[in-house]
Amino acid sequence: MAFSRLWSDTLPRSVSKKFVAMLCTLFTLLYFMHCLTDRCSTAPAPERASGQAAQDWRAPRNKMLLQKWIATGFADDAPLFGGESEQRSHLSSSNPTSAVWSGSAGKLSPLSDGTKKLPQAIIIGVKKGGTRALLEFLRVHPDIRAVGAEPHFFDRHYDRGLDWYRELMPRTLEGQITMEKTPSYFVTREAPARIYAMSRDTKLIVVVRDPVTRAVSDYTQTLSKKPDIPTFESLTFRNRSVGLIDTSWSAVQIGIYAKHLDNWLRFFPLRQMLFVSGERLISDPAGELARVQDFLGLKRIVTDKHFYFNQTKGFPCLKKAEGSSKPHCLGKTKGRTHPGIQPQVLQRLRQFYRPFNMKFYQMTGHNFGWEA
Ligand SMILES: Nc1ncnc2c1ncn2[C@@H]1O[C@H](COP(=O)(O)OS(=O)(=O)O)[C@@H](OP(=O)(O)O)[C@H]1O
Repeated sequence: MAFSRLWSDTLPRSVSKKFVAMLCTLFTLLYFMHCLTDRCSTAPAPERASGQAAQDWRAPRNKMLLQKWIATGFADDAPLFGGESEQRSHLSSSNPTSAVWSGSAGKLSPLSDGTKKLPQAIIIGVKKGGTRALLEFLRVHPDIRAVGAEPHFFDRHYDRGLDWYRELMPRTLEGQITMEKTPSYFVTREAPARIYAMSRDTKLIVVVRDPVTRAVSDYTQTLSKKPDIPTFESLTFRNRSVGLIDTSWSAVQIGIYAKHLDNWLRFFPLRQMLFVSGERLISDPAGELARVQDFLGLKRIVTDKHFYFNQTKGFPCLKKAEGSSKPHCLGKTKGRTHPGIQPQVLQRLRQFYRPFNMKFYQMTGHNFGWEA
């Protein structure tokens, strides 16, 4: 009180008013700077469901993990939180440079630049189609920024809300496309409506592969984790003596592409979907990448100059991965040796898929040649 009396006595009223106004401006400015450094606690909290799981991503350790995971571009098919996971491997492009710099059209800028946006394009499937290879190849493009691991937002974590999902995305500059890949979306009933609700303009990419080899690949992956599972042959049939296929087995079910596509076409026009051949992604990666870049409205920057065929791996690899100067192949969980399957079982499966494949070719206007 004494101080305020002294203050009003010693300073004219107009001067003290100006001083208070300046002080307020200074505090406002300081507060804004504080918010810009991402420490503002009054920013709107992400919409999400209650429960421990929904809170996990905000835990300091998980937040750090999240940032590392996004910045270093860990190419890992393991989901970030919980769920079935695949071993970490693939392209381990953990080059420190990419953690610090993000380039657009050759321009370098700090990673803190730009904003996190919801993806404008998503690789929605199919499991074991070659989705990791496609994403890693696309990441070489300076105008594509992608999440390393599979977010599984539209199937497993939808209740965490769009803010949670956006937070997983890398920062992008004007003109850059944000992408993610989660192959299970293609067979998730709710996914089309949910993606449509996020943005009806989302571009959808589906990497498809001969459903028979896809099923064997899927089985091989499960076998690698659970060596005690029954044989492929026994899982394929509901009744082997009459050749009745067990369509409830997910390895078989996923390959009925026409059925799943039907679900997507209720929400998205065909022109908003691109079907990439998993086989051509191996035999001619640059050719398939040209189609994808065109579809995304990007300059064809990833070309045959970026690939070489690695004889040991038996697959195309990148001469230089994103943010690295070294050659990179996908890890050992990609391109596994498949177990030998009885030819008559494969034959029966081929026969089973034939009408569905025909329908799929008709729907997409593209013959993938799986019957040859
Ligand atoms: N360049 C390159 N290197 C290694 N592997 C390649 C490549 N291109 C496509 N493929 C094929 O990708 C198959 C795995 O597919 P996905 O990445 O979609 O699998 S997953 O659903 O994410 O688990 C994987 O299946 P398997 O051969 O059965 O392991 C590969 O055949």
